[in-house]
Amino acid sequence: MKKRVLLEVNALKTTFSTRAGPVTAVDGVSLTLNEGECLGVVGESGSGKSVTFASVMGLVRANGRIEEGEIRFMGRDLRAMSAEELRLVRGREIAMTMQDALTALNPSLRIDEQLAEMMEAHLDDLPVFGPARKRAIRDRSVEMLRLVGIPSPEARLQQYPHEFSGGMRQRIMIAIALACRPKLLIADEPTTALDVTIQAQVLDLISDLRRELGMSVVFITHDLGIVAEHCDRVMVMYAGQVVEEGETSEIIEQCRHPYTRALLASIPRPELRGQSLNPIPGNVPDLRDVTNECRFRSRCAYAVPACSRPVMMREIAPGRKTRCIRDGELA
Ligand SMILES: Nc1ncnc2c1ncn2[C@@H]1O[C@H](COP(=O)(O)OP(=O)(O)OP(=O)(O)O)[C@@H](O)[C@H]1O
Repeated sequence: MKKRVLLEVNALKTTFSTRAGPVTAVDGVSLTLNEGECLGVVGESGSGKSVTFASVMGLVRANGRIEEGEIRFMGRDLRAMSAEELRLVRGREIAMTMQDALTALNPSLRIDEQLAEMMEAHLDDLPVFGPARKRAIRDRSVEMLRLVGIPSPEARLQQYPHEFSGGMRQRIMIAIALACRPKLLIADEPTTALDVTIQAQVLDLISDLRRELGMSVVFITHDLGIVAEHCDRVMVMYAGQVVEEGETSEIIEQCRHPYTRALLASIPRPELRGQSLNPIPGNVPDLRDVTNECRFRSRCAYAVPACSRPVMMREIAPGRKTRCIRDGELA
C-alpha cells in the first residue's frame, strides 16, 4: 500500500540578517516524510538542521525569514497560514522536543500545570466544564507520564522540573509534546545532554511511542549511529544544503557522498572506546562565503578541479539522491 505523504518541503530557503550581512542557513532544502516514517537528519553543527525544522514550525528567530520554498503538511500550505492557525498546528499536529529539557520546560510550574496548559490550549475532546474537565486532564496527564515510563506518575505530577534527573526531564518533555497526540514529532538532538545508557533509553522510548501511536518522527542529530538504529530514511545536510538522501541501509552500506563517508568514519565504535575518534579535518565553511561550487570541496579527499562547478542534487535511484559528481566511484 502506498504511504501517504505527511510533510513535504520544496526548495526551502531561510536567511538571517546579521551585522556581517545576510546568512542563508537553509539553501534549497527539499524533503518528503510519509505517515508513520522516521527520518534522521544528520550533519555537523551549523549545517542547517535545526533552522530547517524551525522553518517548518514557523519558529524562525526574528532576524531570519523564509525567502523561498513550499511547506505542506497533510496537503495544507503552512506558509500561507496565519500565526494563529500555525500555532494550532504546532501543538496539535506537529510537536518538537528541544536539545535541553531544562530550558524547554518552565522551571516555575509543576509538571501537572505544564501538561494541563498544553491540553487546555489544544485538546478538543475534553469535557467543557469544571470538575469533569479537570479530572479528564488529570487522567490524561497520569496516562502520559506512564506512557513515557515515569514511575509513580500521580505523585510526580506535583513536582517541578528541577526535581527530576536529566533523562526523566527528557521523558517529561516528550510527554508534554505528545499530550495532544501529534502526527509528527520533531526530536532535536534528544540525547546530547544525557549519558550513554539514558540516551539509549530515551531513543528507544521515542521509537516505541512512534510505533504505538502511529506517528512520524524526525530525529535531528550529529550521530549516524543513532540514525542507523532508529530511522527508516536519512537526510545528510552540509552547510545549509542536503548532500545525500536515501534509505538508512543504503546510506550506511553504500554511501555516495564523501561527507557521509567521513561522518560514518567518525562514528565512535564500542570496541575502540578510549581511542581518539576520527573527526573530519577542517571546518564547516562560513555561510557568508559559500559560492556555487561544492561546499564540501575544501575538506574532501575526493575533490577534483571539476568540483568548483555548481553541483546539483541528483536522483540516482527512486528516493536515493546525492550531490557529488564522483558518486559513481564511491559506490
Ligand atoms: N538567529 C540566527 N542569526 C544568525 N544566524 C543564524 C541564526 N540561527 C542560525 N543561524 C545560522 O544558521 C546556521 C545553521 O544553524 P542550525 O542551528 O540550523 O545548525 P544545526 O545543523 O542544527 O547545528 P546544531 O547541531 O549545532 O544545532 C548557523 O551556523 C548560523 O550560521
